[in-house]
Amino acid sequence: MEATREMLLACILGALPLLGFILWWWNEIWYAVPVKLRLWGTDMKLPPGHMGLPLLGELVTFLWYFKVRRRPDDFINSKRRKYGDGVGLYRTHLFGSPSIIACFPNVIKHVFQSHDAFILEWPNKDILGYNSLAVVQGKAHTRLRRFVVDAINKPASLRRIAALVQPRMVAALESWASIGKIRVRNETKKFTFQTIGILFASFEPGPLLDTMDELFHGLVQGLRAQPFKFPGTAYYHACQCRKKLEEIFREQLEIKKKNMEQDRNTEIDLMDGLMQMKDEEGNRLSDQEVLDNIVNLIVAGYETTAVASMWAMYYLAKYPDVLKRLREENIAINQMKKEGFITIEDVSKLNYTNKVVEETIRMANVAAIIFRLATREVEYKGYTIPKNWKVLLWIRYLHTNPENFDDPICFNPDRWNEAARPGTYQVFGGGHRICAGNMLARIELALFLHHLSIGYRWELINPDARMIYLSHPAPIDGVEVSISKI
Ligand code: HEM
Repeated sequence: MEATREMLLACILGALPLLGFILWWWNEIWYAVPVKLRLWGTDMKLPPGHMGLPLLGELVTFLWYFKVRRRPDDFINSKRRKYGDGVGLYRTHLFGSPSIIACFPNVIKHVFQSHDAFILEWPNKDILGYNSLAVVQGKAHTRLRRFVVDAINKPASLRRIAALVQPRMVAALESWASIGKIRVRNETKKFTFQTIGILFASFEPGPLLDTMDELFHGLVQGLRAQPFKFPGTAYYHACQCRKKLEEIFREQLEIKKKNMEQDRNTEIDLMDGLMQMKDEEGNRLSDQEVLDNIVNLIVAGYETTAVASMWAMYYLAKYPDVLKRLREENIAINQMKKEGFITIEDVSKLNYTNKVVEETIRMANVAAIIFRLATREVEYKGYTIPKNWKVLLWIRYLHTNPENFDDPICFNPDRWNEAARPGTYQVFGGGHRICAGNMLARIELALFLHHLSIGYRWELINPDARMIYLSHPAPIDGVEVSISKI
């Protein structure tokens, strides 16, 4: 009996290394080996790397660097050390799919520009809306993009937007100073959503907008969740949030239609803009296209702008010399203005402020990774990117790599005295899906810096707060500051 037990134990102990071996190589055998066999005898090869554990892939390693070590860029650095640089491509298995990581400027640019071979494929399209800009492909995307860009990114729209947002900015800053101590992350979110509410569909701050804010939060949580549609799951909740939001926007759309019929529209918001525009053939967007794109634009422009504004306050508190120069420039332009708020023409003259904007966006790394799907097998400089694999464009690494930016963790607006080296600065993505709101984001940030710098002083309460990197990079205290009027 004793001998049998010992034999059993010996077998189990003997099997453990074998089990470990199988687990370690499972994904390699399942995903990489078939591709390697196919490429056998050709000049092509699969990018170097390791596919990680079954189901999880390299998720544990990713979390190790992003959550535990809190050195996110070492995730890529460790690959470079282990497998060499090559062309900046590494194979992996992450976020549920076999994937190729791209982390060097040239290859990232190549992927952005080969938009037939690499498409943007959102997992839960129903949450974002089947007619939204981020979801549609090909000609439908080109047509829709014209509408959206005209509505938010052209000088005429930006001029109107600048006039609309500034009173809200001033009111928000005044309320922060009256409180005295705020968590910037929460406040910039609240304030950005209020701005979005008024800009996008003329919703004034109030209980309805607060409800919409909560609904958006629920919606965003479900964007990349597993599509299990039963109560309790993030996806189910996101579907419910989407339904309620659509009802609210549809009601607003009907009111707007009636106003248009009776010629009673006084203020034009983004929804009006999308409703009224016509393409070359004289066709307007359908109601559903308008609704889906309003939702898409809020998702795309909400957290991104709020997080960038938070980082601006953080870095300016850390770099008083930068704040001093920013303040001088903005006070000077303010003194030149006889009355009213500054315009986008004034903003274009704020040279130093625009450099602060660029440096903030570079360092904020709001969109760390951009996802693409290879629609066919693609060759790139001797490497093969297999069909149906994801391509993870690690744009964060472009902006934090000392080979691309000198002393990259230093907040130095003067680095923008010269343009960045080609391909090294892709905060807004690239190719035909480059951020449709990039000018809007820049203008909003510049206006925020203007009002903040001329009227307020603030200090970090926890200047040494540690950083977190998921879901967005931020100091752990959400940037607590004491703030007062100058
Ligand atoms: C600092 C702020 C922002 C950053 C860093 C940012 C970044 C990005 C990036 C990297 C993409 C490309 C995604 C991809 O290729 O898959 C993108 C797309 C997009 N962004 Fe932004 N964004 C910002 C603000 C905004 C704002 C304010 C809006 C509009 C209100 C906006 C609207 C969009 C839209 C509609 C797309 C999809 C474009 C398309 O698929 O054709 N973004 N953004």
